[in-house]
Amino acid sequence: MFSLMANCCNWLKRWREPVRKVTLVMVGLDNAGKTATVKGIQGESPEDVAPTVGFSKIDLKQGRFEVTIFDLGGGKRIRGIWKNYYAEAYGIIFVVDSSDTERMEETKETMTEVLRHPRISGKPILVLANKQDREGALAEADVIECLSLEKLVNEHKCLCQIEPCSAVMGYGKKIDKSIRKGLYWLLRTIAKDFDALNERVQKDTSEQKAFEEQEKRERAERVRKIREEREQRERKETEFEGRGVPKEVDSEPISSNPFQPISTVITENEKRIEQEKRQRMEIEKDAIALKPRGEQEQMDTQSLTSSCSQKTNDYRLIETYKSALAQQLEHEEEGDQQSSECLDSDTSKKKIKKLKLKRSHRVEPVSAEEAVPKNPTPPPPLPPDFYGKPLPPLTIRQRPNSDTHDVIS
Ligand SMILES: Nc1nc2c(ncn2[C@@H]2O[C@H](COP(=O)(O)OP(=O)(O)OP(=O)(O)O)[C@@H](O)[C@H]2O)c(=O)[nH]1
Ligand SMILES: [Mg+2]
Repeated sequence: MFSLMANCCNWLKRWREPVRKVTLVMVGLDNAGKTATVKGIQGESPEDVAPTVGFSKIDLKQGRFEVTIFDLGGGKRIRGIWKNYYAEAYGIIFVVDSSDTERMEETKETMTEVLRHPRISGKPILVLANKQDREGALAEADVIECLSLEKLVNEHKCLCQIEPCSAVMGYGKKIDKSIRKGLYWLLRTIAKDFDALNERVQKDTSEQKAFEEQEKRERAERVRKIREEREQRERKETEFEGRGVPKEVDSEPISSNPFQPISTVITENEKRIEQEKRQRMEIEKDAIALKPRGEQEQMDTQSLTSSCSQKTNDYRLIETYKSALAQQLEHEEEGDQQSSECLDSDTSKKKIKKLKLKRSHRVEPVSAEEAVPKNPTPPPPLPPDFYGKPLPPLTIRQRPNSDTHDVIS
């Protein structure tokens, strides 16, 4: 009768209990079995779980508790994010792979790090000594010893329960009883001290939020500064380019198309050479006109007394060239008197031309001033309209840029 009444009282007590929202944080090394455990609690198969990158959030109802579990990735690089969830935690679930004896030291270090964090110390912790189904898995007592659990939890004033279990043994209603038992213990412990815990969680959470807001603002400020600097730099570059481009245009006009057909380029070159030649001729003409009268007269007399009929400008140049060539040949072919004797005759002109072409020697053009004094015979007289005569057509030239060719033709 007494027990019946006690049960009724307990039921009424629980019924009157308010619905409590509780957040739990699940941590432990990678591959410990956290996700498998949480899936089993949710009623899902714990098979085929993948390593957690970041975290996963699970909401479930347990009696009068609305439970949120943060399943955090246990990889070494992800462990850094754990502390961001500590403020919200009412309790901790630490999962250990009992079969992985080689990583017990790492597990101990990690657990120590967690429990000594100011936002964790003093909160209840459930240790799940998982993978008990595996051969060689450490028993509960061995895990306690390996992790120096008693010392650790006493040091950080954490209420602790350890449950040897296996996450893959079953799920949902058939979940390993140790897991269910452990979860009940944790929720009950939280409920017992709920007000104090809740106050702490609220305070830590608002501080954490303020800290995150501050970080967000600082990050936004950093991004704004970087963007501003970049925009400023780009503006300067644009201004610089804006000033630079017209200068370039002024100094060197951009041709419409740099890839012209070769025939167009040759024609343009020929035109340019012709124009240059004409300019040169005009300059020489001017120079003659400016010469002293006596000299001018001498030239005129020479041209008048000449028995030769009309000769071109090139004739004089040919003569100059011939004498230079003859001198060179004299050096090269000693004793060859014939060539020097024939210089004045018309036949010799052809010979020299042939010789020159045969030997294909390149002779640099010699200026008239240099060549004339060396020549024992006076230069042939110039016709009166010498400078007015048009140049031979450039189109017949095979090598418009060759000095030698220009002179001969
Ligand atoms: N034999 C056995 N295997 C388990 C048990 N629990 C989990 N596993 C297996 O262990 C591997 C890792 O399980 P997870 O649940 O992904 O481990 P985790 O702790 O979430 O790993 P991270 O997400 O990387 O932090 C998976 O292949 C699971 O099937 C168990 O109790 N026994
Ligand atoms: Mg996981």
